[in-house]
Amino acid sequence: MVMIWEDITVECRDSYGREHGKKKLLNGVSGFAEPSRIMALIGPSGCGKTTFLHSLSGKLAANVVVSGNIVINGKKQSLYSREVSYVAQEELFLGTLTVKETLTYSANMRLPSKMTKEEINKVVEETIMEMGLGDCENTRIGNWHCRGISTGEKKRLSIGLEILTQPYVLLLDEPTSGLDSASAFYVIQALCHIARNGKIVICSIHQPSSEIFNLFDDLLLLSSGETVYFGEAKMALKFFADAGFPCPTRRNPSDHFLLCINLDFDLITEVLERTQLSSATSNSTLGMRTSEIRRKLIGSYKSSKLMINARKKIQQLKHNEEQEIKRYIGSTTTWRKQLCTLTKRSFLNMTRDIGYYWLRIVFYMLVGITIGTLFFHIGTGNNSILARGKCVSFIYGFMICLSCGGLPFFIEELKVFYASVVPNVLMGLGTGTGVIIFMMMPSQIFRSLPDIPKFFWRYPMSYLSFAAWAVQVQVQR
Ligand SMILES: Nc1ncnc2c1ncn2[C@@H]1O[C@H](COP(=O)(O)OP(=O)(O)OP(=O)(O)O)[C@@H](O)[C@H]1O
Repeated sequence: MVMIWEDITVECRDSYGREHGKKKLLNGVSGFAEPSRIMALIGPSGCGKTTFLHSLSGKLAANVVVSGNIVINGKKQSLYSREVSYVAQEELFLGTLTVKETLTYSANMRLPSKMTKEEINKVVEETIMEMGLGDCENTRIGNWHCRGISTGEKKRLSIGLEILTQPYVLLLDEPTSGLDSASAFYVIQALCHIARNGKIVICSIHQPSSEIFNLFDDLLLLSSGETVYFGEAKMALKFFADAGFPCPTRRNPSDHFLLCINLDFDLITEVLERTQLSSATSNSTLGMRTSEIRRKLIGSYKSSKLMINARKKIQQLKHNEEQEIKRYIGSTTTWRKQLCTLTKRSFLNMTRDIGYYWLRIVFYMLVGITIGTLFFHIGTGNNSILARGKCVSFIYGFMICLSCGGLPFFIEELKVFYASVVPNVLMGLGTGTGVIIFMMMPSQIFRSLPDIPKFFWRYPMSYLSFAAWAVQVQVQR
């Protein structure tokens, strides 16, 4: 089982969709990834690392056009492949759930329904062990108002969520961003372990330390959408030395690579020259402008044996037979199970969040008692019609104001649904139901005070309907 990408070119139209405003984000990037190996994708900011990972996982934005071939396990891939799992830079979780609960709910949603509870629990336990999350399995993830697990643990949890279904290929966008060197080392080591179990792991990374760099088997070096180097990570230093840019002995290899290809250094030099803060006119350590070094390196790579061999290997691997590999195909669980899981998760999330549920219940009770007292025994005469009208407006006003308090939590839950179209559809449907139920509720309170408990009960029911809709769509996590 191998993954091949051949002549991947990504172009984006300008914001008006005009053809002549096209910009090349990737230019003919080719390569391959083999199982049991981990590949680093390194390059300056804006060089196209995320675009490359999005092309491989079929998550490109609507305003870009991709051309080229992607072949996984002998099969040409269409827009989105279930064989590929993608871990984005941003982590999306429900902060009130613990690590174990998050993994268990996700496993219940995505593992085949024929798997028993014990089997699912075993997969969850194995994932916890593999990602080294044992110490924090019962700790809440935490959100903006409640501190939870550390950033490193969150990164490992997002990886854990993706490996639950045992994908062939794991793509990760900067899994070490925001981590200290020890946590970053831990994350990459966990990824190495996943790769050694026969998976393909490709991850973009910003300036890894030399210890982390040594963990990678392969390297794809990009600069402004062009391949500067593709091959074994340990051979990259030789390639740079052969091209005339050897890495000084005490310099971190990845720092050296970026120093040679990051065009921002030229801009900085220009600014310094203009402001007369420096007289340097070139990449100070290599004595040349970075654009020139980059051009030479790209030229060296294009005429190198590395590229010829890579092309030959791509042609060989493209015709390899498809292999049977065990994995859990996502979203094969039944509609009913998804409904139960989502509803349980939604209730747990709501009840654990004081602001989302309990605090608002207290406010609603206070409002209910106030309104009940103000409009107690208003009678059934002509004058009471006006009083009833006032009461309804009063109730609507409070309801709408207080419901805003739940928005941050509602949005947090929506984000977890991930696929871009789903949140919009759900937001519309959920809000619609909420409004209808709001309209029904005042009449309940209005009739008599003893009905107030019904009103409190009915409000959470709108979230139940939201969960029911949610399961009808493809849920990613
Ligand atoms: N959908 C898009 N429309 C227009 N431009 C885009 C789009 N996606 C990416 N770009 C541009 O393509 C270039 C590469 O972006 P990309 O996010 O792939 O870079 P990156 O190497 O991942 O950067 P970083 O390391 O900072 O995350 C950037 O200049 C970006 O502005």
